[in-house]
Amino acid sequence: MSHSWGYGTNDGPAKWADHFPIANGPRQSPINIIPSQAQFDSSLKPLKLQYDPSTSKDILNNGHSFQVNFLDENDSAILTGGPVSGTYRLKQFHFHWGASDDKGSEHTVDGIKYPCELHLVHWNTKYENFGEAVNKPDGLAVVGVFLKIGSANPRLQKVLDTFDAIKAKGQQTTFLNFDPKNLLPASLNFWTYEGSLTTPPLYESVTWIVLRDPISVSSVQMAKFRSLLFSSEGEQPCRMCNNYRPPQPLKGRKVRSNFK
Ligand SMILES: COc1ccc([C@H]2OC(=S)NC2=O)c(OC)c1
Ligand SMILES: [Zn+2]
Repeated sequence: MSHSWGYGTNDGPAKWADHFPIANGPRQSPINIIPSQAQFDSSLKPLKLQYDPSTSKDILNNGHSFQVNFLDENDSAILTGGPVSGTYRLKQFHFHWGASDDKGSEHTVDGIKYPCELHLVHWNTKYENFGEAVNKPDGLAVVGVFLKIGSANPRLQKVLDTFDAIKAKGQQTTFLNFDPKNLLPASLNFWTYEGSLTTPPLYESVTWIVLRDPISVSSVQMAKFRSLLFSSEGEQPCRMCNNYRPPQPLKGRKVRSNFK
């Protein structure tokens, strides 16, 4: 039986090691990125993200965040290049955010927290499927995108407009023809390092590709994120926010960049 975990005082990140000892492992995520200590690596290839919008399927409140799921039976939505070799297929994207605009991202930059962080999750097609890849050291590639308070983001609004249908844990609704490229900044400059899932089971299976430049989100839009619930329908309502893990020890890992 999988152990229940959350983001509260009694079941949050400080307690995860009780049932998931890898929480204290050598390649845990997220981390604090210190740009001045990142190493420019000219051998990194340009990051290539090729997404067919017709692969978007549905949107689900999974009780920890919400995720947009993609059809992944073929190479219609893929990540290649950057720090990875081979082809990684897009499985889903989701977000992490705070109770207020001064916190919410999982990765930080020079100690700075953004209000929200997007994760685009891809699995290595050398494995049969996501479930086979999720616990392999080269199994996943996650693109992290920071969201910064500014003008309202009309492309993000398409996602937020579904929230009334997925307010509670377990609720799901169709979400077709969405192009995740619309959630990327103009530049694909990135930092990369070897890390992990940021929630239990915390598998050390992620090649992280954290984009340097943020996309915009308004404070009103951030308030909409916080209208979702961790709780199921009929339970005591619990607002979904602060669903982020704080930075973890680097433990000697190198962070590389594809830009100077
Ligand atoms: C079983 O599938 C999972 C489980 C946990 C995560 C967490 O790890 C990161 S990264 N964000 C998360 O919420 C996941 O994301 C790829 C996928
Ligand atoms: Zn995540």
